Amino acid sequence: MTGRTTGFALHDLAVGYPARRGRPEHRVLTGLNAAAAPGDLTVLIGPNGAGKSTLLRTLTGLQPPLAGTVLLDGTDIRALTAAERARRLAVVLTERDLPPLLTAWEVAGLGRYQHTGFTGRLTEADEAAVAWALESAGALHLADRQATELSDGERQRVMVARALAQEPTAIVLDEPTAFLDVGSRVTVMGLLRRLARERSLTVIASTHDLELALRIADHVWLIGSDGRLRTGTPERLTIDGSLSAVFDGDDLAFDPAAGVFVPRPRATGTVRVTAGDPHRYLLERALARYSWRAVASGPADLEITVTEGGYLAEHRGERHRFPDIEALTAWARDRARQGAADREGEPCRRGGHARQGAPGGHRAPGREPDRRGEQIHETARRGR
Ligand SMILES: Nc1ncnc2c1ncn2[C@@H]1O[C@H](COP(=O)(O)OP(=O)(O)OP(=O)(O)O)[C@@H](O)[C@H]1O
Repeated sequence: MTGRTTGFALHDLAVGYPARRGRPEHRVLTGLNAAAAPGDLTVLIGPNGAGKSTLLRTLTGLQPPLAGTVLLDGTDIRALTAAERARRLAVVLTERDLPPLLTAWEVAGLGRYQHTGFTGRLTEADEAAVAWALESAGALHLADRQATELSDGERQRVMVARALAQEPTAIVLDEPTAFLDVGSRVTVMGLLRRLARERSLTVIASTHDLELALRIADHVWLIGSDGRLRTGTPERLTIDGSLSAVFDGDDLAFDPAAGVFVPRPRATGTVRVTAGDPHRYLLERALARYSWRAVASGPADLEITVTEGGYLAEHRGERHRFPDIEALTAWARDRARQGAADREGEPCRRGGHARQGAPGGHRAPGREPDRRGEQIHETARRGR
């Protein structure tokens, strides 16, 4: 590894697509000023279509800037020859296709291409670099496997190994956690952060996994739909409201305290759960999906108690018993739908458009109310 310490620097950068075949120039992002330092995992986040891939392709020299400059370790990326760029910078894109008939070892070995000269033959030092890269990426045990037969998570590690084998000063990855299960996502992001720290690499990775990004990133580049690039630590972007400004929607809101997105409360009603954890937490979370807002104390529209035989719900003066959390959740969901329909004054009620065979006429269209709780409720009442 080299001892360069400046990483990426963007100066008044504009990225996008030049005019061609009668189509005008498309500037996706303009006026970008930002830095990504060695030793840091910088995570690029933003909604679909915000320009993440366009920006990453420009950083890596795969497409030219429309204006401004990208410096890598102090040098304009456009001033580097392809070979110099390949020695300094490794790129991992989202493509899932790998060359056929190559083992994981050989894929990682492709990272040595710019070191091996004309013959492409690996020297002992190259072989050692490949072994080191595979080991660092946690992929040495996959070395003899056909790359096309690897799982998504395994292949992602091999792609990281190929990038490492280049012995670059910077690695840029476009959605390295796409297609991965939650465990593998944490593993890959954790690996990138460790490599940034231990190897003093400049690592920039885009992701849609916001909650993981905020937990693991040292530095965030946040692109909003307004085309602005906001940068800072996850905590700073949380506290100054940038994350909420970019990601809050009609249905989800960013909860800065928990660092997660939660359904935006539209007040089906309040619910108080009397139970120990994890019952209480799980119930509150399930009910939050249907806009029941949990309260810790005081009166609530819905009171739930965990009993020996299941759950007891008290709502509008009635008691309902449920054998399990699914039945309870389905019932609470149905109540939420009915409440929403009532609030909106569903046409079938107000306008006399009740559907045939829809007694009551106030349920959400296309969905039958869940009767499991009510059957038990009736049984419970008969038995009382
Ligand atoms: N080759 C192209 N020519 C013209 N416009 C393009 C081209 N590729 C992408 N775009 C446009 O540039 C904008 C940014 O796209 P980009 O793929 O960079 O977004 P993104 O943030 O990576 O999105 P996603 O999260 O969905 O992957 C979009 O409006 C897209 O339609």
